[in-house]
Amino acid sequence: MRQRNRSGQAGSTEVDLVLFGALGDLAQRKLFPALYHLEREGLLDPATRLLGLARQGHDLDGFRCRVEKSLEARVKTQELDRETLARFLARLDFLPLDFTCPEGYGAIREWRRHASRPMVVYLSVAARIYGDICRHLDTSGCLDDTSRVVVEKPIGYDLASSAGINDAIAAAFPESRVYRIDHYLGKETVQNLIALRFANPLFGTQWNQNHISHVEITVAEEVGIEGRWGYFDDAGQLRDMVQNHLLQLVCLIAMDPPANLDADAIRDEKVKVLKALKPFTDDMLGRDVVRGQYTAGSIDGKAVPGYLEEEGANTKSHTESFVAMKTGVANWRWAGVPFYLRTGKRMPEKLSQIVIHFRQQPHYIFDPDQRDLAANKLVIRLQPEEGIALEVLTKDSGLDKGMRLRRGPLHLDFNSAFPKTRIPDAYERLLLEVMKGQQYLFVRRDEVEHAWQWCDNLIAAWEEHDEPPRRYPAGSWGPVASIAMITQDGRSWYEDY
Ligand SMILES: NC(=O)C1=CN([C@@H]2O[C@H](COP(=O)(O)OP(=O)(O)OC[C@H]3O[C@@H](n4cnc5c(N)ncnc54)[C@H](OP(=O)(O)O)[C@@H]3O)[C@@H](O)[C@H]2O)C=CC1
Ligand SMILES: O=C1O[C@H](COP(=O)(O)O)[C@@H](O)[C@H](O)[C@H]1O
Repeated sequence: MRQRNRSGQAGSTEVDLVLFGALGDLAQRKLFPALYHLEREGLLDPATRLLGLARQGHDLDGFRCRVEKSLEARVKTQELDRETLARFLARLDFLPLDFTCPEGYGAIREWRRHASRPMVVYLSVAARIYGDICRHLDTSGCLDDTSRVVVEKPIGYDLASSAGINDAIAAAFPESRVYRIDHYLGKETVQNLIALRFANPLFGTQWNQNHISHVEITVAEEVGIEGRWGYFDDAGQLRDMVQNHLLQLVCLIAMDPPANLDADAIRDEKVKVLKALKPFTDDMLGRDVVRGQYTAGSIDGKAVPGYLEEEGANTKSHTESFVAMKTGVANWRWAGVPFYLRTGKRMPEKLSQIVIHFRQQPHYIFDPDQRDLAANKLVIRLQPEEGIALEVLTKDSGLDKGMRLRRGPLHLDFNSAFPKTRIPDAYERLLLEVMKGQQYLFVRRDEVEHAWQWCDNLIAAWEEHDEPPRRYPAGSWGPVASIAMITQDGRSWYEDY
């Protein structure tokens, strides 16, 4: 995990960060605010420089002014102090460039002329031009053996396109210097899964099919497609959310303990999980996988349009905005343990959580009416509030209650337990790690490709059957069939929100 950069210090953040697409949505909405927060926390090396690249012809003052306005709009007023802002803006440089034209790249080389610190190239642009950019950086002599590249999701549309993009990146950067972002890996509680599982002997010994009956992962979004019809209708929820974020969560829940915290030790274990994911067969389609698409409805009392009425919609689209599935990991640790996953847009609230359902005691001695209650659950909440709760059974208090059981949480709410600790945005952590040259929170090529392979298999089966998605009203928890999918196993989605 620890690497040395050219400035000689392990984990130093002294880099030149070169941001392609610096005026785009991601850069303005997420990356500059994250970098500002790193500045404010004193985590940026004083010598670190930031170069913004974009097609539009801003001069440096115009660019700084644009970034300042974005920060004023995105950073909470109490966190935006003028001194930090001035220090941050002073780090920024700007060059206008058409990324697909090799001629302009000499200007980047010039900008770097006397710099000895590593260059981190962040590609905040569509993946279809990653190849051009990497090639032009290489042929124009901008790269050396310390240069790193950060790439955004989605990496491709399927295994074949993803392999093409990865090949183009690999022609300029070795895998050890490629940082593939999955922003879920930057979320505090997601990283906490590693601490929770591997630092607590209590869980370490129980984390297998002998003690866990099933696992649930819900990633519900209140938002719809947010004006991104062009992208989303080609992708759908499986490619947009399952191929990356949900499968990464499955990996962190299901992987075996890595030998150490080195990036490759962790990623080797994640790949084993992806390889062991159960493939879907035709007979599972109706039973174990449900695709849905939202119709008009209301959320928080506000009317919202259906998917087919969104701006720019093709009213015949069968693209799914919701997926629920029952899958599993075919190995000794997880044999017979279903993993129920569901994710959708326009659900009643934003909620991302993992629920580990432990098995019941082998011999039950309490009130037979309470038998269903008698199992522990570990609820790991990623958002909106981050926290971990272990549901335990205790005796109901009161003289008249006998040995009746009561279910209650041993609850760790990060905001109230550690009130002074600001929970950083995922991009803050990811940017910090890439500047330090640490890869453990980034996705390796084989992870991306195994995840695509598994999704491609499901998509091919869907395409063959060509069934329209089931409708669900915006503001609901998805199609009724997604509830039937889990109740057919005598279980239900965890609803104690
Ligand atoms: N926005 C988000 O929340 C998320 C984005 N991503 C990924 O991040 C990446 C960036 O997304 P996003 O910021 O939304 O995209 P945008 O389209 O908003 O930004 C991309 C920027 O790159 C510029 N650009 C494109 N082609 C060229 C070119 N040939 N020369 C110079 N500039 C060019 C665009 O300029 P112009 O406008 O002039 O074309 C635009 O400013 C994508 O890979 C996306 O999939 C991933 C997760 C979330
Ligand atoms: O990558 C993506 O993630 C967001 C959801 O991210 P979150 O951190 O808000 O949970 C999703 O809305 C978007 O469609 C997808 O591309």
